[in-house]
Amino acid sequence: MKKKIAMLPGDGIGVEVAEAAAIVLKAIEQQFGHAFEMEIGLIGGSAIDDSGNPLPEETLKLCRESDAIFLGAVGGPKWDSNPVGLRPETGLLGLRKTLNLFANIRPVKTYSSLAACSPLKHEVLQNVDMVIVRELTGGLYFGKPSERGGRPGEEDVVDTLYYKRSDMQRLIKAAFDLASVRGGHVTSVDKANVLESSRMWREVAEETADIFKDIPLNHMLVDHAAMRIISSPSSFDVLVTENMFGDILSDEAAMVTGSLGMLPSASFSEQGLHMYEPVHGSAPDIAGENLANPIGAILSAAMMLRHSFSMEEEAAAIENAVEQVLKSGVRTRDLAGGGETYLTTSEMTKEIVNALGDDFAIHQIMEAYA
Ligand SMILES: NC(=O)c1ccc[n+]([C@@H]2O[C@H](COP(=O)([O-])OP(=O)(O)OC[C@H]3O[C@@H](n4cnc5c(N)ncnc54)[C@H](O)[C@@H]3O)[C@@H](O)[C@H]2O)c1
Ligand SMILES: CC(C)[C@H](C(=O)O)[C@@H](O)C(=O)O
Ligand SMILES: [Mg+2]
Repeated sequence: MKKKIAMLPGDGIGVEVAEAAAIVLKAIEQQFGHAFEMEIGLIGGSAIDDSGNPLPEETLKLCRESDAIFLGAVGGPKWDSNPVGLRPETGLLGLRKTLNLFANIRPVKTYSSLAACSPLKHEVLQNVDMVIVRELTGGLYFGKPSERGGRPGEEDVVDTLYYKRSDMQRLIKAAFDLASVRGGHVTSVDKANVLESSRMWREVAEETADIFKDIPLNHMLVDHAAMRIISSPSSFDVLVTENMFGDILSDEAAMVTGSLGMLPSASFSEQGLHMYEPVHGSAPDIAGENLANPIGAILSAAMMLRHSFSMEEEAAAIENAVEQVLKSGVRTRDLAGGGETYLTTSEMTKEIVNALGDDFAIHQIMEAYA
């Protein structure tokens, strides 16, 4: 059956890695006999330039009519001093909120072939297999008031960390559900020694653990967690946390794998329409140079196949292709450790497509995209 995908490339390297993901999806389509209808929508800076709106109604409509959403990344210096309503990030946050994409799943997997790319020691990288479950539609990102005030000479400013108990309950339950499937444990990360919101978070985590009696729960303060991700990343299984802590910890955890460009993510709603995006941003420092690592985006496409379309075999085929290519020793620049030999974004994508199989159709696709 045909699956419709809303493709939202966004800005900077978002465009380059979304194209890479689309090429891989085309290859899967041919290889497994599926029909993916990918329709492009504008979001972020590109949408601001087009219509003055970072999240046009048309894009929302496209998303709602689709079976899944794929997003590249948004943002860039061109729009950094815009007022809040005209910021690219406002488009992304609006999309997450409007579609109720509350559970952001960020798997952190190390590859033995990339051990030398990580800033951490080889021994520390053994058996790392953690998933960050980040709350995505609440907390400091959305609480009101969020504004400046005061008087001339003494301006003041407020951002609000607001959660309803039910927001915490559904997210923490999602983390326990995931830990059940993995046969693992949950680390709930908070700042309960200071923040009231974290004390409620801890209570909800305890109440949820009472329901999932077989899943061990431990609590960790966020500063301690930041340290522990570096000193013993393999001690984590499912790490669940609020929006901003999760944002920060996931970039940190990405570096355990060797590069921020490696990490995929899925954002789940209760309504069944989910979004997939790499964890990284639009990387203005390398945008337009064909230097971005497309693997986080390509693995996000694999997550889409698995979670939105129940295409386990197809998802695993992509993941195996990525593993095989990395094992062969080829690297994009971020993973090349300052070495001079590295592949461009499109060359890496081609390697991954080739590793999927040497089917004639796949070569045809690559030629079409060349
Ligand atoms: N989901 C998103 O759309 C998203 C996520 C993060 C940041 N952003 C936006 O991106 C812009 C830039 O933010 P930033 O520079 O702090 O973060 P960033 O993630 O864009 O880049 C951080 C560093 O990592 C490198 N990097 C990131 N992804 C890479 C990849 N795939 N391959 C190789 N190197 C990669 C970049 O070159 C840069 O040096 C900002 O406007 C920010 O708001 C968007
Ligand atoms: C661009 C920004 C709003 C976004 C976030 O903070 O959620 C990004 O950093 C991410 O991790 O997806
Ligand atoms: Mg982030």
